[in-house]
Amino acid sequence: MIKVEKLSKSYGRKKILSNISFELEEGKIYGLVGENGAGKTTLFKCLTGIEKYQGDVKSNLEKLKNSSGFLPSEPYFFKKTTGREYIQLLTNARKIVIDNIEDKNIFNLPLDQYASTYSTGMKKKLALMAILFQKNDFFILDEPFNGVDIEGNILIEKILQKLKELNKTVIISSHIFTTLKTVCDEIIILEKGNLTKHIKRTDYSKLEHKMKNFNMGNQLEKLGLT
Ligand SMILES: Nc1ncnc2c1ncn2[C@@H]1O[C@H](COP(=O)(O)OP(=O)(O)OP(=O)(O)O)[C@@H](O)[C@H]1O
Repeated sequence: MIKVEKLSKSYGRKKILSNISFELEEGKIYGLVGENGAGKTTLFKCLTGIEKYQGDVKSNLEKLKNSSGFLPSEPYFFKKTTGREYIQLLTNARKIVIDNIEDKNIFNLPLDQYASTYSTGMKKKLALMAILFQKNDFFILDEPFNGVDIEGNILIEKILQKLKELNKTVIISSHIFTTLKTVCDEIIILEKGNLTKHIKRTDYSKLEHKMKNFNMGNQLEKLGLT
């Protein structure tokens, strides 16, 4: 269980997250949605301890930091680190030895190529594979489906289902509602740094209806597209 209590975060004078509280249970997949700039990535960086924050993140996991795997929306790799070395770096940090990486290379990545020269989707696949090899209990995935090819996305969906069966806790941010709908047990909505709703699967259709019927106003006319 991960318990977030009154978490707030500011950058300078700008308040990004205001007094956010929620709980994440084991064996569940949570979706985090919100418009661009709502604070999803900032919240993830607070959960992983990359950013300082006010409030508390409590957990029954022995050491949250050492049991969490964070997939950033744009994973960064040092210039001269191969895919293989990156995996070794992350697994060594957890004292895990991976034999026969080739056999476990589920996305068929060129492991001896510098990861910094991978394509966007390949970078995401490598970063995901590495946190899976780490055998984390808590997965924080920032837009895991973006930039990944169709087969990759199907495989990621299957991986998520398996993580759920293995009683792991997963939180995913995504702008792709159709995918969230199939994958997530609950959807958390972040609006301008405030947590507005926690929506259960049974209410997804209402949420979808609301999203489809949003009032676009005269945006197209503003562009001269009349
Ligand atoms: N290092 C930073 N310094 C100052 N402001 C920042 C910093 N990082 C993020 N912000 C601001 O915090 C707000 C939330 O950004 P964040 O990246 O968390 O949004 P998001 O919900 O993940 O957006 P998106 O859907 O576009 O990925 C934005 O206004 C952004 O400009």
